[in-house]
Amino acid sequence: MSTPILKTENLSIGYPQKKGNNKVVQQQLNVELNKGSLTSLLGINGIGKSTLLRSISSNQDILDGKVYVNSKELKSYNKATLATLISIVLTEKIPVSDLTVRELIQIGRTPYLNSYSTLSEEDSAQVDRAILLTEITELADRHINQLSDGQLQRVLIARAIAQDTPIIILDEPSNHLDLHHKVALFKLLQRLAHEENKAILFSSHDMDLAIAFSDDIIVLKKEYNTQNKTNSLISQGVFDNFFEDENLTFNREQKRFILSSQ
Ligand SMILES: Nc1ncnc2c1ncn2[C@@H]1O[C@H](COP(=O)(O)OP(=O)(O)OP(=O)(O)O)[C@@H](O)[C@H]1O
Repeated sequence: MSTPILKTENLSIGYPQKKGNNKVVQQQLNVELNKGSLTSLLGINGIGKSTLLRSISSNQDILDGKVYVNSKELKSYNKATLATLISIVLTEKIPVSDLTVRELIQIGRTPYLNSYSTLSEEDSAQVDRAILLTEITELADRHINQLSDGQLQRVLIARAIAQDTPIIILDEPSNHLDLHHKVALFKLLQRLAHEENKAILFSSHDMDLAIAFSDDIIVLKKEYNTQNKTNSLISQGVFDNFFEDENLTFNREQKRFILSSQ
């Protein structure tokens, strides 16, 4: 097994409080991302998924432990270098602007621009490719404030693809998407991981789809957190009592959650 491109060591994540004691959201996190692997991050509302994604991408301070990227501590990287290693799609609303879709995606190329900030042929080719892969050709000249939430979500994913980093981190990328576009997104993420050797981590509440498409899963629970190959987690029974609801059970053969009649 090759060295993970990103790994955490006894990581604690959370929020400093005014009184001085920290609000610890998750601790003892030992997770890793590998090139060529699609990893999902699963857990119930409020368990710490966004906090973890922000913490391992330098968008939030960690409380304790270590995060390594390419065996070097995350905190030792400058912003410009990090932008060539990690692209991130967070859930925060983007500021209102009159940029077109293509212009927003071009921002993904910022880490590579020359001192004149002009796009090279390679930059333009990467932007075109990201537009094609995310199936948003018909949106390219629209203004971003004229997009639906689902369309905007695909545009932000295109910007991350245009950034062309070895690590891609996405917070709930399937939110706002209809079923066709959810499946298209998961297929695209799987293809980017498998065919272009990216290390991709995404959080999701689309559990069945995430389980169907992910190579690896990080599970956050109140009592513990774990990471393993998808099929190993299924046979360990990690999903059997995932939700505290007797009508919502996991079928290991079908690899999906079943809602029984009440
Ligand atoms: N700025 C903040 N200050 C203090 N606590 C916060 C802050 N932001 C989030 N939290 C808390 O941290 C915990 C984890 O939140 P987080 O957003 O990481 O969860 P999540 O798993 O992404 O949830 P969801 O699935 O609902 O998006 C929650 O209890 C939340 O209330």
